[in-house]
Amino acid sequence: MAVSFSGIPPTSSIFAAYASVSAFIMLLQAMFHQLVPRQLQHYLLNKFHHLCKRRRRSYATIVVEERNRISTNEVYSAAETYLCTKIRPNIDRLKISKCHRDAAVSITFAQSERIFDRFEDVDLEWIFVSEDNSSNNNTSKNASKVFDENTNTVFVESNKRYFELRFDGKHKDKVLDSYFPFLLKSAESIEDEKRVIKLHTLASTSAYGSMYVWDSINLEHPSTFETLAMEPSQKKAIIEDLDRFVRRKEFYRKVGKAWKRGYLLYGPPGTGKSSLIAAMANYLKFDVYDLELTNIKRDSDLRKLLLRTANRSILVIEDIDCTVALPSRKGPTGGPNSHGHSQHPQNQFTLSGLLNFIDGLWSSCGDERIIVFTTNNKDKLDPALLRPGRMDMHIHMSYLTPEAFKLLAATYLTVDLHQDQRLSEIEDLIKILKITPAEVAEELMKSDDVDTLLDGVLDFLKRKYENALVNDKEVDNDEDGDEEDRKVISKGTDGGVFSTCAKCAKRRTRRGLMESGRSCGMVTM
Ligand SMILES: Nc1ncnc2c1ncn2[C@@H]1O[C@H](COP(=O)(O)OP(=O)(O)OP(=O)(O)O)[C@@H](O)[C@H]1O
Repeated sequence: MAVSFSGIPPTSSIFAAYASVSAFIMLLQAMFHQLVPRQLQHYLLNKFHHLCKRRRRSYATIVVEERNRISTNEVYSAAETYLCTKIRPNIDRLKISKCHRDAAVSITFAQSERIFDRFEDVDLEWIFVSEDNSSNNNTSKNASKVFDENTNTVFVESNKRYFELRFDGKHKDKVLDSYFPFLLKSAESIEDEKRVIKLHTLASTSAYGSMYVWDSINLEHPSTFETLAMEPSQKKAIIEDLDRFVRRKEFYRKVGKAWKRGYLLYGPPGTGKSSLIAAMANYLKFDVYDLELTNIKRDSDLRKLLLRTANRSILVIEDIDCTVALPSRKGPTGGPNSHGHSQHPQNQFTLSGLLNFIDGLWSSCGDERIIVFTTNNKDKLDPALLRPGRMDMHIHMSYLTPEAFKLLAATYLTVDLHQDQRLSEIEDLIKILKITPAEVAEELMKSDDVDTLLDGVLDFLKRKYENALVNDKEVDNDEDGDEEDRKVISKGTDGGVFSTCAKCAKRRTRRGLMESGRSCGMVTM
């Protein structure tokens, strides 16, 4: 059968027609982008998109607005955080910003960007929309009120931002029941990773009738459990306790207790109490609230301040024994107290006010809270503060031990000291001297040369030892230890120097038996 091609135009004409149509489309496209406002572009494209897709299948759309009435919508913040990890290089426009207190820049989306995600077998398309209502006549109607948690004020924002999430409607249940919980959890761990720990301290402000508010800075304390010199078994016990605490959310709920834990750190100055708090904060990535009790005048002030602390935080009250003389629960109720504050309970700061916050009804206003008290004199504290449930773990920060010295030396010197002869000499002296990690850390900072440093530490310890001898001073006097654990440096009747336990020293002195060879087996010099 013969086929006639006579009706078909020549190839050159087809190409010419194709070129003109393409040019026309490009012109239309350019005009569309230049002349049509961006918002209208977005609207028309969306409509077009909807029309095309609706033909094929039914799509579901979920809108996630930035604001939920006047407060921030946590799902929006989580979506913003999560979707930043889904940004592909082909994305056209991004916004980058950094506040002066932020450690790193943050990247967010510019208008109408699309981000694609896949969860299990579901394809998801996110669109970021930002509507500027400032040019509208009915601005006040469209504008949203925003509550600024930092300044406790409400302001009007004309920009409305939201995400639209589109997906095949048949997956609606899976998206709501599984994808959103997954997104919230992912965002939480992303935030945790890049989280900058804050240190909140009290600052007075005249804006609220000269009261105290929390002011914050980044906590850049480098102390960690690795750098902390303390007995390895004690360190392990603290880390295990913290781990148990954070994973026991359900347990606390089941047994009907507020999800909080109290730690009392006690010991002489320079033994690492503050360093341990910083190590705990760095380990858990919890903010620290440093509460100076001398600034608190009334129980109600304390209540207001503590209600403004966040979950997953450590509330620290340092030197609890000397910051304030708390009127006791049974104390007098009339006349001014030692601070000149009124003695009317509602107008003063009392021990019961503080206890109420530690384990009373107010203590349950928050989750995952840690309270830390530090003191140099545990004996001076009211026993009511120390009972379990208030201070659950008492941590004794003691003088340097040989094991702790090894850790300190490993951090500061970063060389293996096992072979060094000076090490055993240093350890022997540390065993019998009352020496703080802070003192030795100071010595370890004095040079860049390891040999010079070790000689320096040894000299320093020998000087301390000589001093102790001259003053016939007890050494390694553990405030809590019984006499058998305490060592005394003494000069024997034969002129030798030895150390013995305090109990033996007393007994021997009474019996005039101070011979260096007959110490009770402790280090003999
Ligand atoms: N256990 C330790 N491990 C490592 N470094 C320590 C330790 N203890 C003290 N230091 C060093 O000494 C310095 C002071 O220690 P820190 O402030 O933690 O002691 P503190 O017990 O809180 O003292 P104070 O009771 O006077 O507040 C720290 O910056 C650190 O360099």
